[in-house]
Amino acid sequence: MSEKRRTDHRDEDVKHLFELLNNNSDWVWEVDAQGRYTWSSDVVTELLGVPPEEVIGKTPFDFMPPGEAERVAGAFGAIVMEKRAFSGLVNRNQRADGTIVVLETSGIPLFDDNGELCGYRGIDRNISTLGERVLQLETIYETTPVALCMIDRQGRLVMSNKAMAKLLGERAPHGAEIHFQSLMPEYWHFFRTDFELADGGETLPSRELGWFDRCYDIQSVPVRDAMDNVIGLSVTWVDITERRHAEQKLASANKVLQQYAQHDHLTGLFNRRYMDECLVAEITRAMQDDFPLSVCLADIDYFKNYNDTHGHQAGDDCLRIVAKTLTSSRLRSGDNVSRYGGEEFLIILPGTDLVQALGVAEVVRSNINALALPHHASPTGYLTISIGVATLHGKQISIEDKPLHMIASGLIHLADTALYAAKKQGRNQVVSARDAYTVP
Ligand SMILES: Nc1nc2c(ncn2[C@@H]2O[C@H](COP(=O)(O)OP(=O)(O)OP(=O)(O)O)[C@@H](O)[C@H]2O)c(=O)[nH]1
Repeated sequence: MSEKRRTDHRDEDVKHLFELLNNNSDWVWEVDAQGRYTWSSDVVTELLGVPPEEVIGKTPFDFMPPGEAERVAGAFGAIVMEKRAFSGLVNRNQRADGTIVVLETSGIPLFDDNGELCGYRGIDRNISTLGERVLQLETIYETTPVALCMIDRQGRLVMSNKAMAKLLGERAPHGAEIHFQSLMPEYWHFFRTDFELADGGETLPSRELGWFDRCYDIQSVPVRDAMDNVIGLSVTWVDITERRHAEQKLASANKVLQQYAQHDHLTGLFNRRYMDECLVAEITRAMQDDFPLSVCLADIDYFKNYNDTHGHQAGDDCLRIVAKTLTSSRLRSGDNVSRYGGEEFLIILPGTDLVQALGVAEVVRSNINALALPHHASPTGYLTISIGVATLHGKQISIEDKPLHMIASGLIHLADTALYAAKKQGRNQVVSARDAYTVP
């Protein structure tokens, strides 16, 4: 081949090479050891909106928004330190018209004759379409009001959003390396367990934890690498402090409501509704355990006259005094006293037979007498009560015989009949139902 033909061929190759470099989608460049562009293909005009000559002498970071420049400079600095090739370094750049272009950068190190690093040669590819999507997702991640973070297997906080930064506050200063072992030593075992569960392919449970004065519902999701290994946990933190406070308030409001629903406001004793439920429960127990169960129905004598003579307010006070006397009349802990009606009181005595119940009723009656509360409209001149007593023997009935509430009302009816007899026979006395309650 003649010299001229060889020169023509070389010129053809160079022309071809330049066409290749300048007419494709990738920007080819070279930088020196300080990261300054020393050569740029024409594609830069398309990517950054500036001609190649405007790039020469500048660094890649000159085309990035401030925060991004620092981030990428940090990543690139580490690569330069190791003098290694790199690929897939995603970075955001600001074009001459102000718009953002997302580039993916790859490069190989260049060495001089002495083996010293003298620069890098590489390519930038426009991945804005994918990058925009990444940016959108990043924005959503960053600005969602739910606190999100990623923890690696060593317990390091490797990613977090704004809400998470707020949650951690001064306990995890921005930029410092955060270890969950030291940040939340009492909960690190939760995350360790989550890693173990994720490794075993199991679903991770949600957990509730209290940290300082807040309460969080947290849920971890495994983050995997391309080989499907679990490399981290993506953790969602939902602040449920207000919900817990509301639940506590609701629980105490319910307690107050229950107190109202079960108690008589005047005397503080249990009310009739509660006592009816209680009686059914005690009958069930008496039947199961084969114990006797007695009830005493006590009624203040001539109470209408008392009200008429001493006044309604004094009548109320009198009811309170009687209630206090009943509850302090050496009753056992399982016994229950209630205000069953206007001036009527019911005492339920579980595990108590008729003889024992008559004894209790007599103590109650004499304690009321001992008060010596003046009652000017009573023949005795002081306050007295009459009591009817009825007893149920667990053995005598079975649940098939009658519904429980009918057994209960039957027992009350029997005590009421005995009370009526006590009134008839002159008041201020205890009378038992003639026979213990038996199923008809
Ligand atoms: N002060 C007051 N009186 C009440 C209350 N509840 C019911 N009473 C009164 O209790 C009285 C009960 O009267 P009666 O059922 O006729 O019975 P009594 O006068 O006690 O006569 P005996 O039971 O036959 O001795 C009525 O006057 C009711 O108004 C209350 O909460 N406060």
